[in-house]
Amino acid sequence: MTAGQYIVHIKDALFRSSLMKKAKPVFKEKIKAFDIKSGEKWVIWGPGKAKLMNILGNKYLCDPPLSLQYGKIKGRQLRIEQVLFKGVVPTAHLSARYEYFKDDFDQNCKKFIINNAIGSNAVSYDVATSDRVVNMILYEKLVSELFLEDLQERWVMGLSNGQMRRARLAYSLLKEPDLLLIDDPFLGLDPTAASIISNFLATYDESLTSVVIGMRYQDEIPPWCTHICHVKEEEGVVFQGSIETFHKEIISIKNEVEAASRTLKSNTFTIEDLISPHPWFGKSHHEIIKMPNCVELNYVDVKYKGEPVLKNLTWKVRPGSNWHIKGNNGTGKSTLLSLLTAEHPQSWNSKIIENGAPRRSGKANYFDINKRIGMSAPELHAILLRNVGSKQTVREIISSGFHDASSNNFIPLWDNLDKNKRLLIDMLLTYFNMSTIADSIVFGQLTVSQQKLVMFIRSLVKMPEILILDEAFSGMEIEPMIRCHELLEEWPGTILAVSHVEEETPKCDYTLRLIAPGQFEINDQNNNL
Ligand SMILES: Nc1ncnc2c1ncn2[C@@H]1O[C@H](COP(=O)(O)OP(=O)(O)OP(=O)(O)O)[C@@H](O)[C@H]1O
Repeated sequence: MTAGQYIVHIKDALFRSSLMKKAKPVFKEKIKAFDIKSGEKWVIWGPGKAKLMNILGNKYLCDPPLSLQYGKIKGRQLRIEQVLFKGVVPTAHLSARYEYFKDDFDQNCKKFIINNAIGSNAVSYDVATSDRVVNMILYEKLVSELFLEDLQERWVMGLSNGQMRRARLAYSLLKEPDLLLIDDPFLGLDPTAASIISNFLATYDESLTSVVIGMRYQDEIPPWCTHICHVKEEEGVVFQGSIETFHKEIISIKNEVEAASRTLKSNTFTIEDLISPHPWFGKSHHEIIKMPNCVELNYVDVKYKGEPVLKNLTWKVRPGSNWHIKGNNGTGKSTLLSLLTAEHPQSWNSKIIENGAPRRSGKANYFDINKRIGMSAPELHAILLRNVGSKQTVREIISSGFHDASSNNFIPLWDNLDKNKRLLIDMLLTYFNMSTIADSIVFGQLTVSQQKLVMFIRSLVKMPEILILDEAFSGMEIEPMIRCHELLEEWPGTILAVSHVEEETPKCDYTLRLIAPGQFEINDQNNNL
């Protein structure tokens, strides 16, 4: 490919998701002109980014028919690769990730990368049975630059979120695409892993691959991006061109959006209205202080095949306290939370003390443990998308949060909810501006930001004592995120929030930082411990 050759060319195009005459266009307005040339690095910026990424990935029909064209490379069709990060491998249930014995469907990380690189993602076949050739020199380069060398033999189901993202990127690049599309490339990555991927994309120039990334207003645009396209949800493309040209506009939009989201107030309900059903709402500090610790870990160890992940972990969680749990990808944050939700096989351990009583099999059970817990997590997101993403509406997904004993139960519940529970859901839908789409859109059709918001609402409807928010705000647009954070500031229950990015972290008084097995730090901003 030669530099400067166009690879995507859009002219006066309207896009639709179906051939039906009545099908609403993806954007109200036509895209007048939009070109990507080989070797360029674009950021698609704003709430319409996912739609434009899908347009570039040829997911919609264009009208008139030739208004979207792709360039040819050395006489062959252009290779487009859209990297979709769907969390960890979706499993049938949350605990499957942590199980020791793996079934026939699981595979190691190396096989996962190679098998996915050679063909259809829908059919999983072994590399040896296909005549497609894998560029093993590129494979070695990718695993080395994406720090996957030590993970090649690891069962893919056991990969942490950040590790999985790097593995997915590796198999997409192994397909040697001419156009690489990645929405939210740094979502769920710790700062080190994010800079590894950012540096990698900055210098990645295999056959002049054009890189297009999707970013939200609040994200920092990587300095290596050469071009920007600002896209709104309904209107579509607002401006596009070199970043230098639009430098001023970018700064002023960022400031405007930030200021507008901070002054936004709900016109109907107050946060108090929404959280008043919580059993600890209105309780005085004096009463709360007398309650036993929600959770206590007493020198807890977790090992995988002899390799420690958590070692001698001691931690006391007071009722109503709010914790930021941090640590690099793979340091054991999800493992720790899975101990609390009893999804982990090593959860039946008297070193875990709940409400003053040691947890032992026979005494404690999974359902009682989960009655106290509401959760939003990448693993749950992947399972939701796979199991009910194309079937259940926003309202149905939120309603299933009322299942008492597990976050992993998606059986429809709305029809069986009493008046008060229905009213609470209606109030939350109004508060978070989701009423108009509550019954008309299924979960899988929502943007990632909306899906995260639905999962957040779902996690709190049953008013749990402990709210687990694992990466709950990564991928969320700034306005809904600020609303969620405002609500959390008044939330009476205990909050355990995992996040890699400061802006995405709700206000927390305490921090638990996992560093390495046996190494961790506990900080208390207000010296309350
Ligand atoms: N079943 C398993 N078998 C082997 N190793 C596993 C298994 N499950 C998890 N691991 C490993 O344990 C470590 C901790 O994983 P965990 O998902 O808890 O990390 P994390 O801190 O949540 O990471 P991230 O920030 O990427 O989500 C990782 O190195 C992971 O690969």
